[in-house]
Amino acid sequence: MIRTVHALSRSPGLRAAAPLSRALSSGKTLDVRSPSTGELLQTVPSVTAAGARDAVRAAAAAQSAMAAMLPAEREAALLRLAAALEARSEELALTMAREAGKPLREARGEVAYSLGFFRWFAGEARRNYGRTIPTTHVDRRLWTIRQPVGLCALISPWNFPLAMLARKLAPAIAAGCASVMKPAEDTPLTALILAEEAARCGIPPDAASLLVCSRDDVAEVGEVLATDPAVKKLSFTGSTAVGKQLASWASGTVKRVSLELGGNAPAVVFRDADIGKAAAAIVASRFRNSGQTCVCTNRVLVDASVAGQLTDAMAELIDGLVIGDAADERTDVGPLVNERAAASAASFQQQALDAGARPVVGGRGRVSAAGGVRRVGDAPTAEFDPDDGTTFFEPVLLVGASPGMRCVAEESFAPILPVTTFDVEAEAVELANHASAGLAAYAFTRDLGRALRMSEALEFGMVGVNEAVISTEVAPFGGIKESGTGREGAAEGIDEYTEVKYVAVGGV
Ligand SMILES: NC(=O)c1ccc[n+]([C@@H]2O[C@H](COP(=O)([O-])OP(=O)(O)OC[C@H]3O[C@@H](n4cnc5c(N)ncnc54)[C@H](O)[C@@H]3O)[C@@H](O)[C@H]2O)c1
Ligand SMILES: O=CCCC(=O)O
Repeated sequence: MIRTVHALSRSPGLRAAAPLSRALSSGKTLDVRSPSTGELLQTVPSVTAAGARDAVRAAAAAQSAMAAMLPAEREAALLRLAAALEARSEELALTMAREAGKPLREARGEVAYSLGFFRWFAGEARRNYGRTIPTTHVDRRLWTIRQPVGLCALISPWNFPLAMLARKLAPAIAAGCASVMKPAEDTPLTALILAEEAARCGIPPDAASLLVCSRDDVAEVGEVLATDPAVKKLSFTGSTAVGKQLASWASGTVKRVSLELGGNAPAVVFRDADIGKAAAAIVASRFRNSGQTCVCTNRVLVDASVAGQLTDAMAELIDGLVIGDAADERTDVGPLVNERAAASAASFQQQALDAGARPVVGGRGRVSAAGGVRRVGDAPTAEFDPDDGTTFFEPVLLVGASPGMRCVAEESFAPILPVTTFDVEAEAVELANHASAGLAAYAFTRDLGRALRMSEALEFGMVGVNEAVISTEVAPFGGIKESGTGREGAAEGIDEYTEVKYVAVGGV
């Protein structure tokens, strides 16, 4: 028997009486813990594969009612959802800070970014146009219509617990698709608030349900979502390895698949750039969300003649970054999301140091943050000593980095900024494109011709010129190569949730 379960808060400030998921007969629970202290924030019911199958059945039954909503009704539902989430902005931001370790100021930014998707796609619901096609026969008329693709499975990562679901759910609702959402196991609490508000925004019951599951069950639950024939589209944001696995499962029923996967963004700085502005943009891009953003600058490539100037400017800015608890307003860099992430960051740094990179600022690795907040450049104190047991990782600027180092060749997803030099533009392009990922890239130059050449030559889905934080709901977000397929946001975003049907009428 399907029933809606309410997850009750055990922690003040994490108010949630949310319809959690369907068919929780497993009786399992998931403990959600603070990334910085390990403190238990909340225990929520968790599903297994059987629960996922039930949720898919319930959502599939809601699909026809969802598709039957008028575009203006979907628009109104999305606007209601945006308003309801906006009213809970501070609660959402605090929840994200607590469960994901996202610094509070950034968490507030993520809430605003997410609302942008609901409002943008509210408009898109009314602009989901087909085309008339000039006819080929005098007695025939040709046109296309756009119809919802059908039930969607939406799987999201922990680093943007609200925005990555918003960027999928909003176009799904706009296009008339029911959805089953699956947030990451580290960050279900933000998603619960979203699901609670989605359930009362005016879409049919079960048209936007949420499945929370533990790490032990995620592969089986993922397999259900990627293989069940009732699911017509799978939209996944997360690591490249998991994306490849899900895509291969989804191929069995030829589902529509969108993949937003890992990046390895280069920031290429030319000798004609405004070095101060380039340094500020790169530091903001690298250290946002403590380095855990798919479009974070992962590596710097700089003309050797200005390398010292750029490094000095970046070092000064990194020195001033404030490390501390994510819920503290002063914090720039919070904890990494969990122990695995902190151990991985330490291993990326160690490999680079062993291979000859040199830290200009930072470099102590995992540091204790028990003593409140502190700037990277502050003199060490006992409270901030290196501490292998913590999830706080000191931002580090590494010079002498080379393409063979793991933190250059792979996405580190950590506050590590390696700097490599080049001599000529062609070499910079070759180094930048030397990656299996192709999500975002940045170039800094005041030469218009070079800016245009770089925007064309960089093999990435998104290029920022003299900017390194470029995401917005009005522009298409997505990657090429192993960074994925499909685009989210903008006019392109709704295409992913619609089928184009060609209609030919004869005997006119
Ligand atoms: N391109 C983008 O828009 C974008 C945005 C955010 C994050 N990312 C990428 O995501 C990665 C970090 O996120 P992550 O560590 O949460 O990724 P992840 O792949 O481990 O997890 C993402 C989601 O997949 C689920 N999952 C994990 N293992 C699974 C399995 N075997 N089968 C089915 N589902 C499974 C997780 O529970 C989570 O919901 C980084 O590589 C980052 O670049 C990409
Ligand atoms: O981590 C990836 C998403 C980041 C963004 O949308 O700017």
